[in-house]
Amino acid sequence: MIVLKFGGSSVGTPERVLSALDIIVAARAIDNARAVVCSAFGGATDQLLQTAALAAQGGDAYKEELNAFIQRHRDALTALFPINRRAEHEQHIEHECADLAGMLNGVSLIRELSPRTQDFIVSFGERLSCYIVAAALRERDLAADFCDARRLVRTDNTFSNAKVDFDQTNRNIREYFDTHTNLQVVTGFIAATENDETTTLGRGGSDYTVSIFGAALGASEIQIWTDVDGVLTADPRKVPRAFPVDQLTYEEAMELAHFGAKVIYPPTMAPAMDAQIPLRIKNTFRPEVAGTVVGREREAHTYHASGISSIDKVTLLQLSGAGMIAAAGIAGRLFAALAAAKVNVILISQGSSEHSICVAVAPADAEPAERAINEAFTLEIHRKQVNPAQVEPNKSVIALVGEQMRLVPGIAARIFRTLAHAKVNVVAIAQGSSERNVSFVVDHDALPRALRTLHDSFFFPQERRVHLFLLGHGLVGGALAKQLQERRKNQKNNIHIVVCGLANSKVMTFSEEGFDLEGLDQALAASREPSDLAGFLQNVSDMPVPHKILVDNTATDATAPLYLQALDAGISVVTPNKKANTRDMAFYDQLHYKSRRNGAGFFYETNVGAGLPVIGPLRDLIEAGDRVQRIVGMMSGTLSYLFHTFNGDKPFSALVREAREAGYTEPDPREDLNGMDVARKLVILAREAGYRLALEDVTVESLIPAALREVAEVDAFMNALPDFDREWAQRLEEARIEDKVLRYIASYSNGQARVALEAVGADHPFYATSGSDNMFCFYTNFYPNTPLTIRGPGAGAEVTAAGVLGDIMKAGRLN
Ligand SMILES: NC(=O)C1=CN([C@@H]2O[C@H](COP(=O)(O)OP(=O)(O)OC[C@H]3O[C@@H](n4cnc5c(N)ncnc54)[C@H](O)[C@@H]3O)[C@@H](O)[C@H]2O)C=CC1
Ligand SMILES: N[C@@H](CC=O)C(=O)O
Repeated sequence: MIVLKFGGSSVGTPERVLSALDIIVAARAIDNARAVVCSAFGGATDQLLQTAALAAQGGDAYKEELNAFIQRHRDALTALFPINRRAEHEQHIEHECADLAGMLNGVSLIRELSPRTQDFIVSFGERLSCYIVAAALRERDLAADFCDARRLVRTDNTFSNAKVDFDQTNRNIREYFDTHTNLQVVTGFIAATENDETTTLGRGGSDYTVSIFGAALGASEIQIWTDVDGVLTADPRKVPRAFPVDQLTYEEAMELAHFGAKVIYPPTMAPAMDAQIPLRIKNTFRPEVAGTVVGREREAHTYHASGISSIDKVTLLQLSGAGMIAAAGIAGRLFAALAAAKVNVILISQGSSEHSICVAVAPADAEPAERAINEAFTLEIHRKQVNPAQVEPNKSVIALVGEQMRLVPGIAARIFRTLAHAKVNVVAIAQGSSERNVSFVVDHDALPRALRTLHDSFFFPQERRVHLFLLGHGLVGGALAKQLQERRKNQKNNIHIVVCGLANSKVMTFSEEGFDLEGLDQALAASREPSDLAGFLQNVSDMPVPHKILVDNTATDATAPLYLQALDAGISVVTPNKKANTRDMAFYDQLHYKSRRNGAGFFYETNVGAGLPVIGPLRDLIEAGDRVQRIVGMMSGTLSYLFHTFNGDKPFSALVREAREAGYTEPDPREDLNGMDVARKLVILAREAGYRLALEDVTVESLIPAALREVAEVDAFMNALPDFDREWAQRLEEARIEDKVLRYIASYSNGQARVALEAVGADHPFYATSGSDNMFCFYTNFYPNTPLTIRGPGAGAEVTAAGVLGDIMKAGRLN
């Protein structure tokens, strides 16, 4: 036998009442339901309270609200009953409402609303809703009676929050149900004193009623039907990935409820808990979902935690001072003072040094709490033995709750490691020895990020969600977008990539849930938000998602300062853009220091050799104790392509166009032709090898004809380039005469750095290379004679994007 309860949201409209009726009919047939407790129609209690408050001001202003209340119940009759069977119910409603109107008239005349009168007025909400539900069940041929709980639930006369007389109430309920075998539709929330004065049961009143009836009748289950799928792992408004928990113990449910999970109000569980009756929370609008069962025990589940809840805003108060150490009675005086000021303490934390005690209170209690503490310790403060109460507003409390956290080592470590990675500062910590609840205080601003990170860590431990913010959507950016789509189809590891931000030089756009990877181009095209680097980073910082990576696929130098800010905020940076790494040494040092200090990744493998692994192997060598003596390389895909293909068949200028079309060149191909792109790569490699080389230290041979160096526009430059084809043909011929080929070579040794075009013969290692090949030779202590050599295609959007994706994976695993 079971008992059920439908809250206001489940009987908010006639359509919802119909869904509830279906559930009740099935529960009667299948589970032998004996009692159904209903709340007032959604919002009706508030409407009555408002009406009563208006009436107490005198005059007729309350009548509009009253009429709306009455009309709502008339409308329900119209929707639920055929016209020929409505009259009896209409009469009942009109009769009840006449009583209500009379009472409100009295309040208006005497302009006084006592708690007792208020309880009587709000009782009409449940009295009318339950009457209608019972009649509608009979309309479906189910033998159901309206049951006014005031006949059975006896309380004291603490109006609006009455205390139940369980002996009398249980006796009444059992006797009544012995003689009433029909299904009883019981008014929630309302009760009566022994003198038949109407009372109400306070917050969560209808849950309390069903718990009382379930316990009195010895039900096998108490079902609470509401508008959510059960108790969720977290508040879904703050954690979109929250999902319903199958089972909770009473204690877990209470811990979660205390910290904000509003589905059950703990005191209402007491009768069910005492009688050890399981409570099942179900969704009226999705009855097929199993819901959450709250009981004495629960089966072990795969997660260590059962839920995460939080209190949005609290204020911390700290009492500290050397005079507190080893002084007995300090805590007693502190809490006595707070109790006397009627301050409810939400969380307490004291370190074993006894130097300070910290309490969290509701913001409204902060001022009285501060005053109470300072008054209680006036003398000690005067003698400078303790400091005046230190108040820290704008904090939030988070609680991770779970029966299975008990006796499991590493839970606290995981919590705080996760928070550290998300750059969440923990201000205070409290854990009771039950180990069922670890609570801690964070800055209010960090709350959404902290909740989501923790939720992912404890409820999606097998998966890492990495949030990307993509700056630049050109050749490399576009190829990366396609590779992200492909990767999702063939995903092999546990890193789940979510793209939350996108920008090119014109517009930017953001999505907290993540863009559809197939629709990145369209998302950007649809955006009207002008692009702006500072605004982009602000959005990245503000978005409350964990594991963020800024990916810079632009070629601009203007993004470099952003890296510093991102790394400071614990956001990893991945980039093929060489500009930041080739700024002055002081900037370079800061960049790398911030990455190390903040544990945020800075990955730039594609700065050199595009998708080829060059920086990684070089770093491994150095970490193994090797020392680079000399670097020689062909480091430009563009220049390799030009000189590998330039054989006299096509003019040099046509090959430059081909390299550009193949996506080998920089957005401005003059960056390749003037040698600066190669110079940057050499600087990056030398710095990686531990040498403090600046861009200005590199001797650079530019391949741009002197006459074209002042040309402003790329197109004008490209159009003028054919004028110099004859000079290039001549240079090629000169090399050929000596049986040599042209190669653009970078070299570094003994502090000397040079990039230049050279003619090399058949004995040179770069003689027989081809296509866009890059070749890097590292002469080191471990490889003194035959250099460690890395060779392969060194440019192209596809290979570069693949390298960027590889770096994203590394950053994703890291943070
Ligand atoms: N193409 C290749 O083979 C390789 C390229 N790289 C590097 O990859 C980077 C990207 O190259 P491409 O894709 O070829 O360039 P691209 O010119 O095709 O794309 C650059 C993108 O950045 C955007 N952008 C420019 N300034 C911006 C700003 N201030 N804010 C937001 N967006 C901005 C542009 O609108 C465009 O979407 C460059 O740094 C390049 O050196 C590195 C290795 C190889
Ligand atoms: N333009 C560059 C691209 C890679 O950095 C090149 O040609 O190598």
